[in-house]
Amino acid sequence: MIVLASKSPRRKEILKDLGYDFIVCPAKKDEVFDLSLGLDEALKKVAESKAKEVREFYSDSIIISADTIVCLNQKILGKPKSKEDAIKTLNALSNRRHQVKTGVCVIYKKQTFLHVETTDVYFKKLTEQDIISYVNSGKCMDKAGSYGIQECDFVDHIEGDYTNVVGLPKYVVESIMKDVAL
Ligand SMILES: Cc1cn([C@H]2C[C@H](O)[C@@H](COP(=O)(O)OP(=O)(O)OP(=O)(O)O)O2)c(=O)[nH]c1=O
Repeated sequence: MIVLASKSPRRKEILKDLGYDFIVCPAKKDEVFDLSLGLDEALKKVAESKAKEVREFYSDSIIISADTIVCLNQKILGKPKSKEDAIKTLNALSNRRHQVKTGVCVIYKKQTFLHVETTDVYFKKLTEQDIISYVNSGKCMDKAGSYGIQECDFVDHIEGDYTNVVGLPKYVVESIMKDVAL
């Protein structure tokens, strides 16, 4: 059995698109970033801790977990704490390039696979009006960097994988799953 250790509806959709049969069991613990490890290693640890938490309940299953962050000048912009926070973040991203990083973890019995995928995202120049109306829609609140590429018109172009920005890099998951020894 495959267990997706995530409450993200986007991750569920992406895994479905890949054709897997799975159940969903989100991890509940707070995400703690140990930045002394460097961004990518810290992200891997967060993804791994989600998978390990869920493995406690499904020890014979393949557990898939992920964590997505937005990085601007090496600084992590997580989910917004308030509307004001979201407005500040979107102003900071306007007319600039940033990175979206997703750490992926797959655990099956004694095997652990970890990968960080990075996509460069280039934002258009946003007006105050664009920002306010998006933030007022409330859609930003559960998303790293306060935006969802799939539902806003803020992105000029990206370099790298689109599904990585949405929360689960399709081809990374596919390639890890091929390496899992059943
Ligand atoms: C940048 C960006 C993020 N996101 C989402 C993906 C993730 O759901 C969320 C980042 O938060 P995460 O903490 O990675 O994931 P989550 O809290 O939604 O789910 P869980 O911890 O249970 O796995 O931001 C988008 O949907 N679109 C985007 O363009």
